[in-house]
Amino acid sequence: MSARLTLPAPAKLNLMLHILGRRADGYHELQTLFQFLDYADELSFALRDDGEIRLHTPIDGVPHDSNLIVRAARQLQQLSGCRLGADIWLDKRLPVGGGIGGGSSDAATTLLGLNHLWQLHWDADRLAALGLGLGADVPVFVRGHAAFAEGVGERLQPVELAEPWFLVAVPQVLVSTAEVFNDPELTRNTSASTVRSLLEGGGRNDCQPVVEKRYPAVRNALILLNKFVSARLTGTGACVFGSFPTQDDADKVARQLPATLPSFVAQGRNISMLHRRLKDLA
Ligand SMILES: C[C@](O)(CO)[C@H](O)COP(=O)(O)OP(=O)(O)OC[C@H]1O[C@@H](n2ccc(N)nc2=O)[C@H](O)[C@@H]1O
Ligand SMILES: Nc1ncnc2c1ncn2[C@@H]1O[C@H](COP(=O)(O)OP(=O)(O)OP(=O)(O)O)[C@@H](O)[C@H]1O
Repeated sequence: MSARLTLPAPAKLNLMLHILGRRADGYHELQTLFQFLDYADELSFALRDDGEIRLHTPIDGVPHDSNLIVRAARQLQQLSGCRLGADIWLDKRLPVGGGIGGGSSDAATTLLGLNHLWQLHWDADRLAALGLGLGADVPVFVRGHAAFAEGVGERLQPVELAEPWFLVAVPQVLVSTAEVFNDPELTRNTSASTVRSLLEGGGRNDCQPVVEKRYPAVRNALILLNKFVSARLTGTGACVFGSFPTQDDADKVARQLPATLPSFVAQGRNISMLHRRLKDLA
């Protein structure tokens, strides 16, 4: 075993997101389809034998001890009783607060990376349960397969989806997930659908009307992208996306977007980059 490990933390898209209701604890019952993108943060881990957890690459506005990477590492260390620590470096590429799951994916990569480096041999069920306590989106990244999710996002059913190319536009605004879910105008009464009807292309994002109203930058991005392709919000935003049969088709549209609206092109994948890399390591 090497004492150093570099792994990707890929983005996700919510291809649709329905809000069915609100639980007593304030969390929302939802239905969503998750697919991964071949576009990722990169994390490097090195063993420490003094038990310290140190993240050497701060994110602006996120204190060291609140970073989901540090929180994930400390929880895994405590719950496993492991005496080892880690030095961690993050190359941040996913927009923070973008609705593409950057923080959750970093947390999941940390759990899987340190499970490997510390040789804990925790199974995916145990890691996903720990991850759920860090964020509703962490379990799908731990499991690494495109999924239909219910509950607060933790009841996952693997699905096989087409793997088109996506153009993801990144409005330059940070959308707070908690604020969107607390918005009085958010509709919370969509009827439950069958996974089959959603896989056939049914569905929408129930957060989109509220986010469009509160964040003009997101509304403008949707208007721009809709000139070329049917565009939709992912998660609670800010990112919006459209799908294309080939990379070339997506690139052509990307080149026509104004410089004020950054974007990237990536393929949708049913097995996450992280899990493809871990399989190579095994
Ligand atoms: C919108 C999605 O990205 C869709 O994939 C997720 O449901 C959000 O996942 P996340 O960012 O991991 O969310 P968390 O960190 O667990 O929660 C952030 C905040 O969003 C709200 N929240 C989140 C998930 C959910 N099912 N209901 C909620 O009401 C809660 O107010 C919570 O305080
Ligand atoms: N490693 C991390 N990367 C990004 N954000 C982090 C991280 N650790 C903590 N955070 C905090 O989490 C918040 C949400 O970040 P994130 O980039 O995951 O949002 P998001 O893409 O909207 O996520 P989701 O789609 O899961 O709602 C940030 O505003 C930041 O304060």
